[in-house]
Amino acid sequence: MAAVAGSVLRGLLRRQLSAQSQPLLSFRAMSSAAEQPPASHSYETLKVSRVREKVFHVELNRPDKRNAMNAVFWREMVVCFNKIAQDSECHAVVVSGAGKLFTAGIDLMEMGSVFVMVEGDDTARKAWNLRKKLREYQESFTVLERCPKPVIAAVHGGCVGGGVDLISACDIRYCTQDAWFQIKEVDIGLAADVGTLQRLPRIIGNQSLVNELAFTARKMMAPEAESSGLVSRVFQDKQAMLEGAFELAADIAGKSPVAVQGTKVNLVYSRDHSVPEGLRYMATWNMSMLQTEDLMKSAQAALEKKSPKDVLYSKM
Ligand SMILES: CC/C=C\C=C\CC(=O)SCCNC(=O)CCNC(=O)[C@H](O)C(C)(C)COP(=O)(O)OP(=O)(O)OC[C@H]1O[C@@H](n2cnc3c(N)ncnc32)[C@H](O)[C@@H]1OP(=O)(O)O
Repeated sequence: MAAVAGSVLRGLLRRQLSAQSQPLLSFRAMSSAAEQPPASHSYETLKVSRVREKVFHVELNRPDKRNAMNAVFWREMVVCFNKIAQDSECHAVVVSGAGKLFTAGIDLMEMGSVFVMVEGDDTARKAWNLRKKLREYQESFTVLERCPKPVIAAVHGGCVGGGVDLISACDIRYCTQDAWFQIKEVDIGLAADVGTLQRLPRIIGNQSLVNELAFTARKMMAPEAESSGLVSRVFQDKQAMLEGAFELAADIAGKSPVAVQGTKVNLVYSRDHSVPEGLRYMATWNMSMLQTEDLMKSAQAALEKKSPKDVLYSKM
């Protein structure tokens, strides 16, 4: 069976290859060190750098305030990840926090002015405006999920309140052994409203544990985060974690972007739909995406016992 499939594929490849004026499979030149930071990304609360070929590193960058999420941050997240979604120079992203910990969550100094002093002539209009604001805040993390490039959260120290909302919208989570996670919202008098309650049960797959964490605001330490499935790897320290996250991102970024980004879009879609709906969406997706030249390039590399890392895929 495998031999027949191999010969069919070789025949197909021969036909494809002879139809091309250029060789289909061009091999990647080894890239050296990290390149310059991407010029279009200049922010007050985020720091964006290019750490490997086609890998961006986005750092929450208010270390003196423990990366508390102020109004500028919420806006900049949307701009940053919408740009990354469009940027063919980036195929995978690592998100981490600068300084002592990942993030202390929402900026408590600003919360009053943003959520209590809402404009509007009466209760209905105030409620309407508050709803609009909440939807905008939700968008700040939904952009992570909508960005077709895989996003890896790398958490060290504390990840409080809004931090859990943020990492729940990421595709992969790593942490250090000193990391802790806290759905802190009930302790400041609110129900978490920017994604934790919707996404976390689907990540952990244990509603009882999510409920316990959300009702009590107790800290979940790294070993429990790993055993419950919130994170997939725990590292000795931040440096080792970032190295691991960059390597993972580089591995992903080296594969066909048609395959990787299609995988992300369909995983997210399938999480929110039934199996028949997911399968229908997948078939519609791949009826165009299977026509990519990446498929033949990858198949040829596999037949020649080469790694996808050696194939030069067009950027996307
Ligand atoms: C639509 C709504 C959207 C999202 C809602 C999200 C809800 C939440 O995020 S709930 C969680 C809110 N956060 C907290 O309750 C955490 C408060 N902070 C702490 O408990 C501690 O700071 C710490 C995270 C445990 C870290 O402790 P430590 O390392 O000892 O640092 P500190 O000395 O406490 O702080 C240093 C510096 O940062 C300022 N800061 C810390 N957290 C916040 C914050 N959440 N908001 C604003 N500022 C914060 C702190 O005031 C210090 O500032 P100085 O100017 O140096 O005094």
